Amino acid sequence: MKNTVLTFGQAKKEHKKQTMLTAYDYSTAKLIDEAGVNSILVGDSLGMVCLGYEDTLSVTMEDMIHHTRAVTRGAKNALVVADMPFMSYQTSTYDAVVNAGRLIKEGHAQAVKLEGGATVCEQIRAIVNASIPVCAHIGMTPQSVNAFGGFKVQGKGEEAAQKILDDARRVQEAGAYAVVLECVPAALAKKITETLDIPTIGIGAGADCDAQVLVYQDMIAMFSDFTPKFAKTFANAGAVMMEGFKAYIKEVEEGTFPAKEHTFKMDETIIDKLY
Ligand SMILES: Nc1nc(=O)c2c([nH]1)NC[C@@H]1CN(c3ccc(C(=O)N[C@@H](CCC(=O)O)C(=O)O)cc3)CN21
Ligand SMILES: CC(C)C(=O)C(=O)O
Ligand SMILES: [Mg+2]
Repeated sequence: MKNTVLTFGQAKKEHKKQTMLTAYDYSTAKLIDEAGVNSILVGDSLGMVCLGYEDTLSVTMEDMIHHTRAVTRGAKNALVVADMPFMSYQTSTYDAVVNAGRLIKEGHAQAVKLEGGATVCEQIRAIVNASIPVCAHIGMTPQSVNAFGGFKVQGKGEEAAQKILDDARRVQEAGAYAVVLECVPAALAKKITETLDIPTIGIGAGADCDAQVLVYQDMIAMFSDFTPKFAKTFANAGAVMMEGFKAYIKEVEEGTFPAKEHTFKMDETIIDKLY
């Protein structure tokens, strides 16, 4: 059965933890979906883990649509959410609605996610009014990396914590169906989770959030540029891939691959007739 923003919200009332992972392509989305993950995020983190940029700021609407189309083909059951890239919604509510619409019409996502609290409530309201579900994202919002001076934990002091709690209330009031809490102290995430009616999705925000999300390469050790403190290795896919790639090189070099069973046959007397 296809998960929806309604089933995702209902889970909070039933105290059932929900899972979300990122995916950026068809094969990975299919694996994650078959594993039973409730929701897939086509994150703008694809700029870093798929495209090799140092931050998420260069990601375009075309990048997001391209990857979202691939993921939605592979996700039978999971609720697919697409990130709105930097400058696709900050500029105006008009841009926000048009670009959210493209992620649904062209990418076939079921919902969109955008970063910010009070400052983007007008955009959230306008997109929701167009019948597109919106996931908010507050705390350490990577598109603000230059304003934050790095990917740093947010909301440790009283004033900063109060601002994030206020942002959480505001995005709920604006109509968001859920909110991602990224890199905030666990105690603050707990307070927000208890305060809100909509589910919180934590990444580096402790165990009391209603749901958890991770970048999939981080949780199967496939990404080595940096390791966020909140990432845990659940499987060593990076090592397994490396082993496979090296075995391939070795067998090709020593001539044991391809073997007979990987090879196509023909009537070889035909070869003798060739000139
Ligand atoms: N692979 C990957 N995983 C992510 O979780 C992720 C991305 N890419 N790209 C987009 C954003 C950027 N994020 C990041 C990036 C770096 C850190 C990091 O290095 N944090 C350090 C320092 C924290 C601090 O100084 O407060 C850490 O130890 O966690 C955390 C989150 C989260 N998102
Ligand atoms: C880390 C998650 C929440 C995200 O926004 C992304 O992958 O882009
Ligand atoms: Mg993102």
